[in-house]
Amino acid sequence: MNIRIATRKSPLALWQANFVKQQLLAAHPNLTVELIPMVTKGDVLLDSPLSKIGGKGLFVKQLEQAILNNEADIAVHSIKDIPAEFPEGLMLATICQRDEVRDAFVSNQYANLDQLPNGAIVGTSSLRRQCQLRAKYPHLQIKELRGNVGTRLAKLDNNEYDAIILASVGLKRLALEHRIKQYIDINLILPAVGQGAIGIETRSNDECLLSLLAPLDDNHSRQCIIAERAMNKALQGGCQVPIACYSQLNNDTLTLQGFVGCVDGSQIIRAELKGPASQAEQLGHNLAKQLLNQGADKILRELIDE
Ligand SMILES: NCc1[nH]cc(CCC(=O)O)c1CC(=O)O
Repeated sequence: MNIRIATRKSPLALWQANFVKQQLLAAHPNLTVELIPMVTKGDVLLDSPLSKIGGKGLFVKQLEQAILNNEADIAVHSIKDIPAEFPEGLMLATICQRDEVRDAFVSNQYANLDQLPNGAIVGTSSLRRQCQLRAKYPHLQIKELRGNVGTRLAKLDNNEYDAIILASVGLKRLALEHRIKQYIDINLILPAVGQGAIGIETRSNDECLLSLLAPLDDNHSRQCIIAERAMNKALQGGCQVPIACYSQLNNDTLTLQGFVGCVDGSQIIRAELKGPASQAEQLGHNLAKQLLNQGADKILRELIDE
């Protein structure tokens, strides 16, 4: 049997698709696996901030369409990029073992965020990073930064920024870990929902494919990510709101940390919750409720009114 993997063409996306290919071949030596690389809207519209052009869904829609058109069998995504809801007939079949979750501080002159002087220019287009940076380091200037990992590093090296913030895991996968000056503590910048984990999307009714994918699923990571995604869904947080969530699993107990803020950093709402992993989804909902009660409802309402 041959399995066709729909993937974006960026080096990180290709790394992730190849990783899934190797895992599939290791579990089932008789398979053949083929990559179907595609350019998505999110890769083409590089001038506008993601939050203004329709959000993360831009990276996944074309890959989903390829599965629905039977041009591919599965799609490999960064779970961070997958919207809360799936199109009819598709599902998130597999959550692979999660890797490093923290954001990375990258700079050619400075060793960490604390060392940046007044007015230093920090590159990131993520509202989540912007908000948390502004709240803790109001003396910094934030400047938009898009493009794939290599493009972002090139812009830093071209002196357009004093420092940039990226997901550590992307640098690690591309053998660029040596560029990381500081792994940013999650108490400083809470990571994005699903950050550091790879997901596989496929047809919900394809029993054969689902059983081939089963060995790639990591139950520990699954519990954590189900809780995080449930929080995100309950908040209906698209790309317009700074939202973050990170959960850790210890001996069947999930510890969830959630965050909602406004982009200028003037408001930050954080909440923490513990509970049994068997209730991951409910815990995510409860965390969302807690955040809403602590004032996130007002932040979300104001955005809708704009
Ligand atoms: N925002 C784009 C994006 N989507 C997934 C990753 C990296 C992989 C991951 O976080 O799981 C990145 C790059 C980044 O945030 O620096």
